[in-house]
Amino acid sequence: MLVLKFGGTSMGSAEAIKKVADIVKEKLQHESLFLVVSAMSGTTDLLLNCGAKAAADDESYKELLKQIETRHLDAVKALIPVQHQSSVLSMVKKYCNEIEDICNGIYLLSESSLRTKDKLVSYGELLSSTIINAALNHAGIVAVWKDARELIRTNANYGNAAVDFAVTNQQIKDYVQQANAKLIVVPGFIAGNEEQITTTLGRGGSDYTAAILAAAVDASALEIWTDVSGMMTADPRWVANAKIIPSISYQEAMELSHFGAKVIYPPTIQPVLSKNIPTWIKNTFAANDHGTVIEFKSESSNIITGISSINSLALLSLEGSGMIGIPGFSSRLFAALANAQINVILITQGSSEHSICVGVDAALAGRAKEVVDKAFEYEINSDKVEPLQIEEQLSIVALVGDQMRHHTGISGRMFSALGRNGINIRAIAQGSTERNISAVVAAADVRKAVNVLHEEFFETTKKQVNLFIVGTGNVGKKLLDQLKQQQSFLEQQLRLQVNIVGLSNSRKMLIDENGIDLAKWEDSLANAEQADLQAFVQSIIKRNLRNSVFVDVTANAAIAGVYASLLEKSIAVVACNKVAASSQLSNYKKLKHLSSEFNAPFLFETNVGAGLPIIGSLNDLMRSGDRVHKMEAVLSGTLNFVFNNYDGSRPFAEVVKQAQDEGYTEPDPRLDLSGVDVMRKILILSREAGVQMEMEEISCNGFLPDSCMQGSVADFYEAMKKEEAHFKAIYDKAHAENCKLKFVASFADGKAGVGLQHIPPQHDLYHLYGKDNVVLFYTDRYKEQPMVVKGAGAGAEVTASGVFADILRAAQK
Ligand SMILES: NC(=O)C1=CN([C@@H]2O[C@H](COP(=O)(O)OP(=O)(O)OC[C@H]3O[C@@H](n4cnc5c(N)ncnc54)[C@H](O)[C@@H]3O)[C@@H](O)[C@H]2O)C=CC1
Ligand SMILES: N[C@@H](CC=O)C(=O)O
Repeated sequence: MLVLKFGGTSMGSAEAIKKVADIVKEKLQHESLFLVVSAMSGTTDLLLNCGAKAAADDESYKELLKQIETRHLDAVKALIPVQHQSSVLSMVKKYCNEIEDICNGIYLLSESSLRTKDKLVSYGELLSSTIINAALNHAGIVAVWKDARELIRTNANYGNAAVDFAVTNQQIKDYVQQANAKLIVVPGFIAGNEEQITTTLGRGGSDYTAAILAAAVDASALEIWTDVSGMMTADPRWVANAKIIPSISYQEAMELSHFGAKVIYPPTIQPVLSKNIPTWIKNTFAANDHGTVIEFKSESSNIITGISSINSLALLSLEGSGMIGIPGFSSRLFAALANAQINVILITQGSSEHSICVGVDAALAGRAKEVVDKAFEYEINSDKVEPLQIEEQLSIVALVGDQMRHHTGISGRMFSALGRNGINIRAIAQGSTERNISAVVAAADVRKAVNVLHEEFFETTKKQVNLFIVGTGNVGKKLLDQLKQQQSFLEQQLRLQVNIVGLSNSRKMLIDENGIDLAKWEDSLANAEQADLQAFVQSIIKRNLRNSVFVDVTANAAIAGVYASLLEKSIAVVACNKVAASSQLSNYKKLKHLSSEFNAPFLFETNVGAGLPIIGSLNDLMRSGDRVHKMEAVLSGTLNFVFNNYDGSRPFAEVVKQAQDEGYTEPDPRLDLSGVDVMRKILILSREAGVQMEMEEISCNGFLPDSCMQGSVADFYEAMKKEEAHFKAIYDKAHAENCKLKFVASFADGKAGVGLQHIPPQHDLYHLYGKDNVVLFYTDRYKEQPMVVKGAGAGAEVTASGVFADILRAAQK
């Protein structure tokens, strides 16, 4: 015999019920069946709501009654031709009248006991099973209906009654033998006590009904039909890449369903486990999908079977010196909680015995404090124990898998993956079966934690990186082009799924967790909401997505001002904006410190030499123990371009404009021409070389007349035109000495300076063309011949590719 159970969604409409009938018909060809059904979806809640309203003297319960009646009558009308409807319609009406009588009674008495509620909700399954029984018979499938209250015997614990298996098993066997039917339809969830009073098996109890029947008749299998194609590796509403688990052990299924996987009602497992009956989770709406089979031993070789979570947790901590070495404290704590009907979800105790910590449903935390403080009143008053401490807004995230016990390092991987993503672990518990490792985390982090762990254990082939990019100018546009071009390469070759979740410029901002389509980002951004930096940042923090990277492609100080708030949330920062790294030393150090404390990369390779590997090379030297004595460099692409192209044959201002048009200058080119941009760069290099330096300590031998630094950028160009003779004289002087003009940055003996120099042909810096940059590092190891990094040092394309490389570094942390 096979037992099939169909849940509320499978019974939710006439359409769905027709699918159920098809499945039943197919199964009947092979075996006789028990068919257990839940109430039509939403009906149990409606019934409870009716009762609650009636008890609260709210007459609107009558409207809800009408809704219940209408949906069941409609189902009958849709399933059965009019000439055959009368008997089932009158049955439905009879049940609905009884529901009304009960509710009227509740209304008159203004109260409803658990026993009354059980009676009231039982009509959900009575109605649905009556309707499907009639529909099957009408479709030529001979079915007999049997009241579960006559099969399943429980105690009188209304609302969640305990099954008397001895009586129940006998009643079921006797009935099956006597009925000798191919198909028996049974309402799920409901049962009867010794006095034939209706009881219920707890919410979700229809699964349990089916499991009890299956165990009693030694069924060949139990099939639980629902609206998903099996148990999943994680909640699919949270984890887009969650997968169906094809095979799982009873123990794993129990752990997962206890930990919130709602596919199966936890008590269901015990009866089928005791008889080793394979239990399938199948999808009514995709009947050919494989589903999940729950068996004695899983067929899977995965170490982790699933990741689950429990929300609304409170941690209760009992602490005190009086607890050490004295037996009985824990048992008194648990007794106090048990007597108050407070279920303990998680327990941890350090070997110091100084404290014990338990997790309970947050809704019961207040009550728990009352009863525990009362139980330890004497110890609290004599300062041996502190009053119970409660911490709320917590959740549990758990790894589940039978195979964990055979593998070392799983908890290490779990905790370091959470740590890398800035998720703080408040408490840990692992049973000696090693089937479950649970970590308590902030409720705000639980979704991220589930995703991080899913990625760590199930998506080893693909990692998702979530980017928030600010700045869509010269460099930003190129970066978006490059990301678009490389998206599929990254996915296929690096197994990296780059998701651009946020995009902003000074006018607009756009956030889309599913990823902004890079083929049309310009239109999407143009039609998005008005930019608001604080709202953008808060949205990044609130979303708390794993592997988040904030990318600053602006030159704006306000944007640089938000890095700290992101780093301290473990969000990586990649910047080509130089403002932060060249700000006050205290701020630079703070950002570096936050980056290391919160394990969030802060990368700014493009701050010096655009896409050239200058900062990275310097970092490598320093990390390997080298020391920098001297640096000599040309670090302005703009100035190198200008002095390489200016010879007086066309105005200096025109050459500067060309540099700007070709994308080498800062958004404000005066920063380049004044030498400030180069000062920033040598400052950053000095700091990265381990020197504590401020911008004010750098000397600058500039060449720009003060008149050029007044007013706007347009005024600057006008002023340069007027100063043409000044620029020509500078050029002529160098030319007369057979020298080239180079704006040189140098660092030696802990001091740095920048300025225009005449460079003779034999000098290392002489052969530097176009917009190129060069840095010569003289170190302990590179004494006579410096380490040289040279190449294009400005331009949107190369800068974007440097930012891109930093993003990949941040993603692969
Ligand atoms: N061009 C180059 O060769 C190199 C540039 N960089 C750096 O790249 C950065 C960007 O340069 P470009 O793209 O040329 O500048 P740009 O002026 O073309 O673009 C700047 C972008 O930042 C946005 N923005 C400015 N303030 C904002 C705010 N408060 N909120 C949101 N968005 C804001 C603007 O709307 C614009 O989209 C600069 O910091 C520059 O120093 C670094 C290395 C080389
Ligand atoms: N404006 C800068 C660009 C890179 O930082 C330059 O000209 O070098």
